[in-house]
Amino acid sequence: MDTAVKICGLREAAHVAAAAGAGARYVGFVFFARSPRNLALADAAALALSVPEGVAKVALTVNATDAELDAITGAVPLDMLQLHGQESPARVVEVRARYGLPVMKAVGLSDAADLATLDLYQTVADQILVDAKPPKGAELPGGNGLAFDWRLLLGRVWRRPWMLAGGLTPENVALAIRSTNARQVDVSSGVETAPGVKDATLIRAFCKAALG
Ligand SMILES: O=C(O)c1ccccc1NCC(=O)[C@H](O)[C@H](O)COP(=O)(O)O
Repeated sequence: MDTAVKICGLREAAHVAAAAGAGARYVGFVFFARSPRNLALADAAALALSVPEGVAKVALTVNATDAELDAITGAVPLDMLQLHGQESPARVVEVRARYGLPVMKAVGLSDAADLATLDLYQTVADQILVDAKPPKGAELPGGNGLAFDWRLLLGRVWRRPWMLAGGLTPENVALAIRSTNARQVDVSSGVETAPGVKDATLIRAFCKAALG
């Protein structure tokens, strides 16, 4: 099966090169001040130039205002917006229309009740990022290296392309793909040696394990 890999939270051209060279199809840039992976606009614009053709550049934002999204999309050439906060379905529709970019909405799962939220966003977003719900009081709404119970996804019928995220690592990604039939996987913490510090060897190991 053809799997697509997204490496999220990249901050250095060497890691973009490692991801692209290992077959990743998406790279994610984080625009969230509290994150150790946060990028300044100028740095993101420079980093985007290093991304080879055919690898999608995704901007991750959290409850961003129009002014913030205007600044990001005006400075950085992008292929997709990832909304990782509490953006409503109406906001997803608005962002898609305003920027003309595909929108991937992150939905956090911790139990079966969260599946209704996922179904709702499948009606408005271009893609769904199925992630672990952050623990109460977490500093970050994502990128916490936590997995959810993959069995929640058994028997799901997807209306949109979706991506599995949350606590994936080079060690568990092959099992995660087999367990969920995910065609796309996303990782951040699992290819880091410390929060925000990516590692080229781990990036390559993740891609190898996901792509077979
Ligand atoms: O990475 C961050 O710092 C971050 C900040 C705010 C919202 C989301 C964030 N990250 C999301 C991701 O990187 C991934 O899409 C996803 O949550 C998986 O992360 P991980 O469990 O660390 O692999």
